[in-house]
Amino acid sequence: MTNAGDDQLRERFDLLVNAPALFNAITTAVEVGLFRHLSAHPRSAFAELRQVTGVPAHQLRVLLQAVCATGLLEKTDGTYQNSTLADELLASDATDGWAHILVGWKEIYYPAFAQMTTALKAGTNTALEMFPGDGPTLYQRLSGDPEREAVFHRAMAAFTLRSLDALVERPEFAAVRHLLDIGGGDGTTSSRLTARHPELHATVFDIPSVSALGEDSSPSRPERVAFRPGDMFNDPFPTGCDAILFSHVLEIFSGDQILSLLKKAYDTLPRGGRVFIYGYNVSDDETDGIYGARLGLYLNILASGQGMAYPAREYEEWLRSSGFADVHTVSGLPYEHGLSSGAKP
Ligand SMILES: C[S@@+](CC[C@H](N)C(=O)[O-])C[C@H]1O[C@@H](n2cnc3c(N)ncnc32)[C@H](O)[C@@H]1O
Repeated sequence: MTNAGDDQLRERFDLLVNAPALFNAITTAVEVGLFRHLSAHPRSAFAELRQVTGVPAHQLRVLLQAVCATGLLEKTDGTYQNSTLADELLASDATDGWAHILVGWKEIYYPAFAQMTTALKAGTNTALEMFPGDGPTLYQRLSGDPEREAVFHRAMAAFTLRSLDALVERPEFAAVRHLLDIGGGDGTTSSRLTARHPELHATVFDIPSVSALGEDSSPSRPERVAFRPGDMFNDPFPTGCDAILFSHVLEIFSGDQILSLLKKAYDTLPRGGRVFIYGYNVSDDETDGIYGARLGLYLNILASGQGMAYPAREYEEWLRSSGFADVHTVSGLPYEHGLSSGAKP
């Protein structure tokens, strides 16, 4: 006899073991413009979709069946339409669209996951071999591959935009005048923060190829956002800030590296200055968090060979041992995010 919990787990198991195929079907549907077309032309017939997507009839039949099986497409009287969720998440090309996230995960993240057993057993990010160059992290390798680097940062910016409102609205930033955004990528986070807080200036510090991407990426970037290229481990942090943000950055590294970055932040800040750590946190008992799980695996297989969505209590311990006081975490933010912070006494 099975109980309701077993039935639910079985249903989840069936979905999980088919998920890689279904994930790719959804992404292909995005890439051939299916959701976008159905958003503008609901209840399209098969022949129309065939013309729009350019996919041969039999293969389109297979693709449509797969996407219908996910529930994201609905079929009525032989015509197709987006589910409400697909319309909301997958039909748009906007910079915060899931379309960019899925393509980035398909192109960069998930091909590496086939190496999971090898990489975890080897204790290093063996999947990095798929990228030319000799830098030890994905970020450094991508700097020699501008096309894939752009796909990667488009996907990261889109996901960041989805999880950013909770950060941007935090009252702590109202008192900050000059934020140093370490590993700030193409400046998406700093741009949103400065747009929300009119007296805030931000300096975005990232490796040179990413800084250049940020400089180029948006002509509408607020003037109060400046880019400073550099290496966060080997170069000094720019001075003059009263707060430092690590957004989706510390999780990439080991405990020792995190401690060294937090100590560097401490030394850079004036008294009373605050450090903010924003990103994914798995639960304190390390049993919960599917976004955190995906991140931890991706980091270890591909990006850096270490790191994880550390539990908030661990960030708090690192903050205290770097000298920060008034340490606390705002947890339960969307997408398993938390904001840990401390002040220099
Ligand atoms: C996961 S992304 C986070 C981007 C952004 N902060 C956000 O929240 O979307 C990590 C960033 O750290 C940068 N990074 C990695 N290693 C670095 C290093 N040694 N020095 C400077 N930036 C680095 C990467 O280029 C990338 O933009």
